Amino acid sequence: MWPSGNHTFCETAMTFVKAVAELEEIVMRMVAKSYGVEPRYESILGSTDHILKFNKYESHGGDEPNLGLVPHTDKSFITIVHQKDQGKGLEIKTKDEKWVEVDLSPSCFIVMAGDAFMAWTNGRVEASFHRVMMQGKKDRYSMVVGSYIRDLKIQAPQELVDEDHPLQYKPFDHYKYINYHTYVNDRKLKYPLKLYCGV
Ligand SMILES: O=C(O)CCC(=O)C(=O)O
Ligand SMILES: [Fe+2]
Repeated sequence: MWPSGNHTFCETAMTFVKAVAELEEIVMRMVAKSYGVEPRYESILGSTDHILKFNKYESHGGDEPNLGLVPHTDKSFITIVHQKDQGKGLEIKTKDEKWVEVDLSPSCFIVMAGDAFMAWTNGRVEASFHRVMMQGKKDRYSMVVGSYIRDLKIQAPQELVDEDHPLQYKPFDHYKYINYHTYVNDRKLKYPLKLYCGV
C-alpha cells in the first residue's frame, strides 16, 4: 500500500496493539486468577506475540443478510475485536447453537478465546464460533488483535488436570498448529485442534 513506508501509520498501529495487549493482560490475569493459575499465565506472558489485522467487509447494498466471514473459531490464544462504527455484523454462536448478534460501539472491545486458550484451560473456556453477517448499505471495518505463543509449548497447567478433568490436548507448538491448520488441514475441519493434538 505504501512502498516507501508510512511511519505515522505504523506508530499509530503499534500504539493501538500495545493498548490492546495491556487490555488482554488485565482480562487474562482475572481469568487465570479465577482458576488459581495466575503464576502459570505469567510464565507464558513473555512469549506472547500480537498480530493486528484490519478487516473491511463490503456492503452488498441489499436488505438481505449476506455472509461476510464464514463461521470459525480463532486459532489464536486470545482475540480482541474492535469495530470502527456503532452497529451489528459480528455474531457469536451459543452453546445451544443459536447465533447472537453483537451490537458493537466504538468504545467496545470483544475478548474471545481462541483454540490455544481452550487447550491451555484444558477445555474449561471454549473457543467461540463466530461469523460476520453484512446487511444494509454501509461497509464495515474491524480491527482484530490476535495473540500467539512462541518458544514454548502450550500445555494445560497441572492444576487444571485431574480425575474429573482429564487432559484434553497434548502439549503443542502454537505456530506449528497454525501452519497445520493453514496448509495441511486447508482450513476445512470444524475442530482441527482435536485432530492435531486431542487426547
Ligand atoms: O470482523 C470481525 O468482527 C471478526 C473478524 C474475525 O473473526 C477474524 O478476523 O477472525
Ligand atoms: Fe475470528
